[in-house]
Amino acid sequence: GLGLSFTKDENFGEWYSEVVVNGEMIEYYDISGCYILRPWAMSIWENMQTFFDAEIKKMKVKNCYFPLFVSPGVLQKEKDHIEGFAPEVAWVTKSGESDLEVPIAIRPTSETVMYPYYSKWIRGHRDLPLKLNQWCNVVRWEFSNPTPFIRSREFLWQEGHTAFATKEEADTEVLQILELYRRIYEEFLAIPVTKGRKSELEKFAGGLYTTSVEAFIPNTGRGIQGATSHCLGQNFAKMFEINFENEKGEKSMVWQNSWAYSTRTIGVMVMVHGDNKGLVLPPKVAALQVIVIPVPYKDADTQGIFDACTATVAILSDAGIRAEADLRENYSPGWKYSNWEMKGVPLRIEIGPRDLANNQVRAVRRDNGEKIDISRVFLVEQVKGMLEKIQQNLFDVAKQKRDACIEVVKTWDEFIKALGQKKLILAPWCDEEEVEKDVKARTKGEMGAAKSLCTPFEQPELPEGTKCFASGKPATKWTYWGRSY
Ligand SMILES: O=C(C[C@H]1NCCC[C@H]1O)Cn1cnc2c(c1=O)CCCC2
Ligand SMILES: [Mg+2]
Repeated sequence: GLGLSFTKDENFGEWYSEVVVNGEMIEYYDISGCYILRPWAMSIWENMQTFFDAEIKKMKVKNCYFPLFVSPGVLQKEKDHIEGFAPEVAWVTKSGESDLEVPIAIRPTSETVMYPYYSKWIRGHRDLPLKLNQWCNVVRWEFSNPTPFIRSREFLWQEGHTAFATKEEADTEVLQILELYRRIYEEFLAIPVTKGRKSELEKFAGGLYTTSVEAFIPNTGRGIQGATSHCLGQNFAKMFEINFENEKGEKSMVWQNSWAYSTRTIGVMVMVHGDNKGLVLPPKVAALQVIVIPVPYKDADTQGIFDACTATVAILSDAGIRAEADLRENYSPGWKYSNWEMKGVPLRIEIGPRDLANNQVRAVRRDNGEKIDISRVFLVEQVKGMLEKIQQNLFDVAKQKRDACIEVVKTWDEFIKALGQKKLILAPWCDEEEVEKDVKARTKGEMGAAKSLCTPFEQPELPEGTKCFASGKPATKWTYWGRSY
């Protein structure tokens, strides 16, 4: 039948796979870890892209496109950046029947592709700031459990790569981009995130520091990195000799940032908002915000009902609302309700004989099932208002659920207990890398080890003398910990 065979609370993994397929977002592909993004998912990617692309263009970032292929020489250039990842790099070794002289890597990220040319293009301070972005795919031959959107061997993202004359400019941009990522999650996907800084162990090894927006999946009790904005310092400038002559004629190295969000965002949205009837799409990103369904009754003015549906779609579309009518003859209204609930359309409008007679429509919210009769006289305003309420309610409910998972702990025992309860743990930490490694070692298991997720910019009061939960040494900061994706 139409329904799901797994429930979100009983079998999250199976529920998730079924929802993304039945919601027509994903089709599984015959190469493991690769997925087909169907229009229902692609439209969400495009809606986010429309916002983000316009915002970075306001920041004078320009789009470009660099080759997919990386010559082996440059890839090995950055030792500590690559060494940890080498197994994930996919290589082209043949063309047709013949072997390539030299194997060519497929980009897992584009620092090493782009920066030799940054070195060539940046000569004087007038060449700065250089701000480029590309919307592209990247390949990382991951081995741990592949999950649509969340962990795949190829994914779509944007990667921004900027170069400045001063550290101050770079530091400023890192946070401007991070705010855009917060908006992507909180204003478009209706998902609460925490802005913070990654630990030295968890940061991008090639960079100076990493900031991120962290989300949380209550059902699995796992944190998930939503997007990252790194300051690379002068590390890559040194490696790739990206220098410029400053105003005083001195030779200096540029300060760089790199930042990305990917199609992983869509998976987080499904996990947070989806329910046992299927997808639940936030109106801001939904391809279809309103589905209008005729409810004919025996021979009661069927044509009038169909005409009212078509007129309703026209009125809503003219007002900029993404609406369609499902006039298919061969499906019952009930079947259509289930179908569009599975696809997560935020608002359903039903028009039956009574609605026609009373010059009204019946609106049904996907987020909470609320049914409201709306007079056609105020149709646009009322529908717009309901869509805004749905968007806000999805965020409020997700935030309430996420906040309910937060556990503040002071001791190791409390930490282990909270971990077992699938909590998002906030703990005082001495900020020593060895201690973080120790936490990972002591929590290793088939559920995966706990790790630091981020040190939130918003720091609660840390009373003098507070001890680190793991080492007992003086704590210097509050940090979020948990299992993660
Ligand atoms: O990709 C980044 C850093 C940076 N890349 C550009 C966009 C922002 C940010 O993600 C880190 N990283 C992750 N994963 C891999 C690599 C890697 O550099 C290189 C080798 C393969 C796997
Ligand atoms: Mg990785």
